[in-house]
Amino acid sequence: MSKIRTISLKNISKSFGETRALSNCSFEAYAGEVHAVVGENGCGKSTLAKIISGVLLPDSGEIEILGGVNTTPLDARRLGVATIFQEVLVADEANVLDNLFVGSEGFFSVGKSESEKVREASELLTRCIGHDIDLFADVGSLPLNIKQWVVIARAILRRPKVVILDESSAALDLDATNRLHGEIDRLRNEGCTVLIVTHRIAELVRIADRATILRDGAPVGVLEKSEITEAKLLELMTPSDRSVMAQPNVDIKDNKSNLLDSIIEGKSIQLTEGSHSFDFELKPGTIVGLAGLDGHGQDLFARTLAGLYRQNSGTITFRKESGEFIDIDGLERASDLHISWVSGDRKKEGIFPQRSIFDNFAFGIYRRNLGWFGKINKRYAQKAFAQEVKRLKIKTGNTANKITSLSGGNQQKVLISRAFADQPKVIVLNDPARGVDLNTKRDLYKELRNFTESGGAVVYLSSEIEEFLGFADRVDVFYQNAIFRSLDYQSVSEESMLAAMFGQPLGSHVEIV
Ligand SMILES: Nc1ncnc2c1ncn2[C@@H]1O[C@H](COP(=O)(O)OP(=O)(O)OP(=O)(O)O)[C@@H](O)[C@H]1O
Repeated sequence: MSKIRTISLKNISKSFGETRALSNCSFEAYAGEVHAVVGENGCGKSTLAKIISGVLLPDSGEIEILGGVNTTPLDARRLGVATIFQEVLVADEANVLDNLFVGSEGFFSVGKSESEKVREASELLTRCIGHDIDLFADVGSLPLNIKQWVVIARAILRRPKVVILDESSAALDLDATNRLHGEIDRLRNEGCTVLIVTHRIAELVRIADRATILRDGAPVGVLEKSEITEAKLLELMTPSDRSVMAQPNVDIKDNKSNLLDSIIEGKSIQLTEGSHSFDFELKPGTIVGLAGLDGHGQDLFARTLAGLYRQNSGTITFRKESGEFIDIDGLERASDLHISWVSGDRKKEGIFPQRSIFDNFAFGIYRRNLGWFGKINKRYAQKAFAQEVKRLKIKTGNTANKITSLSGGNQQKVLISRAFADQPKVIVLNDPARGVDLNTKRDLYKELRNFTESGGAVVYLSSEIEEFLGFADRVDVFYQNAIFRSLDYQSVSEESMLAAMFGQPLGSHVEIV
């Protein structure tokens, strides 16, 4: 590997008020390497990425990027840095082509004719998305996953020397993640430095050449490819006063829930017009996983269970303790039945960005636990919040601060804690571990298992199939807007899930390259 140094940070510190995000942090990366930046939620990864991108200025320390110094995002871009943040930043009213080349005049596309741009853009997007799209369509009319590819393609088209991917694969399904890895390989082979910030450890082990592990704003280790293992990463990420969980998952062999009546029953559900119909059952004490490639209905179905979407036909009912069956016909009904919803798309439907950390947590409690004369029982909510902060190890600072002052993963933890505090009988989670660190993920699995052991039921959608292994009692795999196959815990494996995701018969082998 070439040893041309592209990024050199020396003793960088950065604070936000009383929060020290980076503390004497030094970091180096080289041309032609995929370098992962890893660590627990709130350890300073995004702050580091923002400093390299010129979005934030450090309080102290020295920076050299590609032989120059960047003090603004424009400087960084001129030097050859392209950053893909987790937020999908596109101009909805402009077309795909304009979005791809926006702000590029005078940089990489100088003198390019429209037809050259069209050719380059359509070649790249077809490779990324897996099929071609209309470059003259308004971006606003496109689904979120395509918008995300537009953002990724925009960065690649700039022919960058340093690319930063900050949790860019967090929302991608398996197929799309593999296409992204293909692009990362190409960039590396062209001599680019690719910095990836990710909590998807399996992905990182696969593609990273080196990894820097941060803890409390400073590096605690740099691993070479041969040293990058999940165990080693966990050991370095975890503060010494907290033990690393030996067992990632929980023993599910002894689940006796099969003997119980269902808490949710679905009959002849047709999610969308023309799709196949299917039945569904959820028993107390169980965790049911929902899997599928993007756009195959698992997301719609999770939303249906939470009262956020209405199926085209068929019935989905909740069985009350009295034995009465109630139709889940909307969000309010679902909430009255104590069905809690955790969205993975926290920006769009999870957080109230203008409200405090505490208000974001207490929203459900306020609604359900009014005290005397309808007054909000704040003391109850405060006590509940203190418990949740401890349980999920949420790094909050002052809870009166806006929720947006928290790191991404900690915002997600507040949403999860909100669902737990809402006295749920069923929790429906839509990719809840997106952007959440490995230790927290494991704690979450444990908490969900405890919840089911005390009689609750869980529906857990994930785009990362590794999450289901040893965790779900059953995985319902969606294909073309219907459950294609239900796999019980004994038959859940990467192969069986993959085969079903591609609509293949049981036992067939699907190779992802
Ligand atoms: N604009 C801000 N205002 C106040 N505090 C901030 C701001 N940005 C970051 N912080 C704080 O700085 C610390 C580091 O945040 P950062 O986003 O860099 O963490 P991270 O490692 O990327 O976390 P995650 O894995 O959750 O995305 C956190 O405690 C966070 O709350």
